Amino acid sequence: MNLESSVSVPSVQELAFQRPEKVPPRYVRDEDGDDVIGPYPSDPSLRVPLIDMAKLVNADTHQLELQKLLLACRDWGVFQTHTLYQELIQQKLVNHGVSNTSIKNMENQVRRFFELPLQEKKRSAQRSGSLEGYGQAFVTSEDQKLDWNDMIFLKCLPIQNRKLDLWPQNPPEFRETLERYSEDIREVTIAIMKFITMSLELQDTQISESFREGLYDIRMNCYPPCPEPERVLGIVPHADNSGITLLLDCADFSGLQFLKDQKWVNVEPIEGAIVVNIGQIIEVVSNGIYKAPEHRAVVNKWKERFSIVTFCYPSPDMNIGPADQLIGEGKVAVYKKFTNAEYFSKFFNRKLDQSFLDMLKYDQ
Ligand SMILES: O=C(O)CCC(=O)C(=O)O
Ligand SMILES: [Fe+2]
Repeated sequence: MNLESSVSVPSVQELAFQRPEKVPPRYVRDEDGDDVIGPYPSDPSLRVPLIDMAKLVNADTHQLELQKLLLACRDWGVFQTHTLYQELIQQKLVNHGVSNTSIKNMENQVRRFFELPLQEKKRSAQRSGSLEGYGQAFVTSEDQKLDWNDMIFLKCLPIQNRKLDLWPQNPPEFRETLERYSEDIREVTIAIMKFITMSLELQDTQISESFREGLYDIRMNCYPPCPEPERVLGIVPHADNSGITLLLDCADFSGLQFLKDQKWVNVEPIEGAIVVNIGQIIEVVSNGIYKAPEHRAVVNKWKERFSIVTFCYPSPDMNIGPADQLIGEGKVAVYKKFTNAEYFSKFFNRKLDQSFLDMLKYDQ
């Protein structure tokens, strides 16, 4: 069995509805009662960088903000950004973008989907041999520890990748909202990728343009309240295998954390802002200058949290290896070049305890 399908698991929402006093053993990460959540940074000034798209598109402020973007991608691998809409349209960088309405609509639809009775949600349940649909990802055995999370994962773009039989018909506006949202996110991704490649001083736009024909897979997460939040994880630490990932945090408290200098740093949700993190493909393309950061989700004792996560991939025609301009003339290639198909085959056939990126490196 490879990682393209998952063992079916119980719904965490249903479990939480029963208001248990304790977490069932399958979700407990610490065997001896230790807190699995720490360590948090002692330095409260450690904050995920904020990048202002308006400054990136304004000629007077462009250089300084691009420098900030470079440091964010190099030292953190993640940043938050808002003002994704008006400025980009004015600068004709996008035809449309993610407006606050598009964000609000999507959040509402996801909330309403997870509020449905289990039987109704199960109409979109994962089928065997596929990760798409309502269920859980990367569970390969009955004794594997489980995340405190329910999710629905749908491939959204290109349109021919959609498995509409798994797209919820309830709530009734879910489908058209997701269609619109994925197209909006694609526009924004191309714009963000332009700035990311610019910050690497890559002159041509081939990489950012390859996201026009790219793949956009959306994972909607629900983290129910948990009686013993310090003993479980919403999502285990991982790096994304995407090009970049755009995450919408639908909560007014933090749950997402990034690893920075061996400490977990909370992302404080900002209304209308998106969290952008570097995925492993851009780590490889940048020859390791930019890092795909480790991140995880923790859960709350009283409150449910949702997130809407878009994994953005370049066109399947694009080979995955360090950009030509970043190697040669004394600059050593850290990563090998693979075809797109080879890259994904390695990803889905990796062992869960193996570092995926190490498999792509030249032997040191
Ligand atoms: O929901 C979150 O905050 C994190 C989700 C995530 O990292 C993922 O789905 O890959
Ligand atoms: Fe992730």
